[in-house]
Amino acid sequence: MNERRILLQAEQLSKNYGSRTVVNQIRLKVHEGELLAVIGPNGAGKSTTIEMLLGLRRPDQGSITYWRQDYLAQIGVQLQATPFFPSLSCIENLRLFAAFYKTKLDPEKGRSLLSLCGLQDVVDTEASRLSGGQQKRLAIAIATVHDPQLVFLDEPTSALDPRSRQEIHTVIRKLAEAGTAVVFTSHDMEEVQKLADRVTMISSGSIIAEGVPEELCEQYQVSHMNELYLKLTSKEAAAACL
Ligand SMILES: Nc1ncnc2c1ncn2[C@@H]1O[C@H](COP(=O)(O)OP(=O)(O)OP(=O)(O)O)[C@@H](O)[C@H]1O
Repeated sequence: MNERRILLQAEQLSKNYGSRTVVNQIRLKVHEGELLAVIGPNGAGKSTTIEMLLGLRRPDQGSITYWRQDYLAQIGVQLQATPFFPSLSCIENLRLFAAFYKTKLDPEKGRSLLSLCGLQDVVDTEASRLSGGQQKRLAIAIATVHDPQLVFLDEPTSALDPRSRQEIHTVIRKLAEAGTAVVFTSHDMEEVQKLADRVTMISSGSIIAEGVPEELCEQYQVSHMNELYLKLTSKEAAAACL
């Protein structure tokens, strides 16, 4: 994995709100085609970090280097809020978002993208009529309509049933197989263990662990990411860092 091209490299990224440091000297790399999970407790600083990587928040310190100058045109984003127009159909939404990226959506390509996201049966259905899982998959289809090289998915499977979750895992894997790098956040360690090539674990704004899930479990002598998470985010572990 590490021989792959680096798409994004953040160094010593910090963000303060008033006197509070919510992101503290974070270093992070994303390689082409990799699945990177950013994990950590509520309020750890994951979203703030991702928002800085996307240019939505300005870091107080540190630098971010992207693989190309026009990187924004090559990045796709699914944030937690519903990103589409509820009264438009799936295909109409895709067409509209493609136009935002100044591209005309080829109807065949639109259908095949919806199919990749498991939405082949609801191509002409209004987005408002989709189930929660279908809406999340439409959000991913929209985030990838311009063939980005890097996609950020913020809790793509939260509040979904196991089958819908599974379907989103399939979509994410297919994206990575096609060479797209995917950075996702999740509180589901089962999912992280299954999907992620690498994880970055953040607690109280700092990185507390970073690496390949199996290697991290071995290093900390635990059998599963869930155990690792509980071990590294326990009160004792937090106190040891102070
Ligand atoms: N605009 C803001 N002003 C002040 N504090 C903020 C602001 N945005 C975020 N914070 C604080 O920064 C900290 C990190 O928030 P962030 O949303 O990055 O956490 P997170 O790891 O994404 O949490 P979650 O898993 O709950 O989504 C939190 O304590 C939050 O209250």
